[in-house]
Amino acid sequence: MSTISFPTGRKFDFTAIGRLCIDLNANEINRPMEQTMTFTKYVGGSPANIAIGMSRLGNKTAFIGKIADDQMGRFIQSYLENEGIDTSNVVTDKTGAVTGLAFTEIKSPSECSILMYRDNVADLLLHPLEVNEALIADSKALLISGTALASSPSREAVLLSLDYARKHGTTVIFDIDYRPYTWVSPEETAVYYNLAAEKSDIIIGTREEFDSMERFENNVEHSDRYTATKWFDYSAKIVIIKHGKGGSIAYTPDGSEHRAKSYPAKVVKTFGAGDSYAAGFIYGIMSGLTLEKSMEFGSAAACIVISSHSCSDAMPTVEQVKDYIERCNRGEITAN
Ligand SMILES: Nc1ncnc2c1ncn2[C@@H]1O[C@H](COP(=O)(O)OP(=O)(O)OP(=O)(O)O)[C@@H](O)[C@H]1O
Ligand SMILES: O=C(O)C[C@@H](O)[C@H](O)C(=O)CO
Repeated sequence: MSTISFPTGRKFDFTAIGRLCIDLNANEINRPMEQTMTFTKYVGGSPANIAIGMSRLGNKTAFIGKIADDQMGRFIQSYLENEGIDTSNVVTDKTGAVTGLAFTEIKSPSECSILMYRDNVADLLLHPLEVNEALIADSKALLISGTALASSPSREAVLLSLDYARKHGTTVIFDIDYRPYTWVSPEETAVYYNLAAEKSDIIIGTREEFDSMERFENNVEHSDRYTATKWFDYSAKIVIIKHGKGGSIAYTPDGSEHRAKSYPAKVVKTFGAGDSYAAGFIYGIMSGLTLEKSMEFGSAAACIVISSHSCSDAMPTVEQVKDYIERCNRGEITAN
């Protein structure tokens, strides 16, 4: 049995709030950015990727965000709509702000980095008055993405969306999504991450991301159990700590821990792993799978994305994830 329940009788299974951006992924892989000449354009931004993943997995999905009033903004909006995602709460900026760009460098399957262009981006201008309370009230789950807390007014918009979610019994999922360059200082990051985590039912992050929340704690050994236990005194029912290829661990308030190994993958690039893992995991628990099975599902979804060129466009369907797990179980897939 899963340890969490979701409200029923809602129009949307899943709504995400946060950034909608563009990924420009290097076509010439296994070389540094200095020698990379061409890129392929995809919709990007961690919460956008997760929403696309959830929609591909058959969930009725909506998005709350702000796009630039330009060709890139319109590309994002029409991509989401073609994916069946409700964009009624995707607002168009009128101040001349731009679309955030992420240029990816794929030096080798394990050496990937992202060069972000995020000055005056539209996504961080989402205003609290633009958040539709009725949409959150009509969603089973709300995913908030940590980067949207990095500056005002997006920060207040996300904090207000958390209040709406709690008021209407919408399950809150917090993906820490730590991108240091978006923040003024590590102390500011820790303060706002803690504020959001206090109000979240499910918290997902890597060990390093939880470390960024623990600036004022004394977790010298970087203990996952120490990290998780704190949140059970607030609202958390599941805390997941991801360890890349080393798999992931879910902690629950009854003191138990649930471990998932990663599956083998022919890795093209590692970014997108966390977003596809989140979509697969959330699909699993919302469909009534056990925690272990949900984590396995997330791990396999992650392998499909890291074996592909894009993040958003490679998000798998349920059949593709099940097929991947079966092929792994038959020993047909090996790591590179
Ligand atoms: N090299 C890999 N091989 C197989 N599975 C992987 C690999 N890297 C990540 N995964 C899977 O993806 C999950 C999430 O990965 P990770 O812990 O790297 O998250 P993340 O840092 O948020 O990802 P991202 O790189 O997208 O920011 C892992 O728990 C694991 O199941
Ligand atoms: O999250 C971003 O802004 C960039 C992503 O779309 C990128 O592809 C990535 O890092 C996925 O985690």
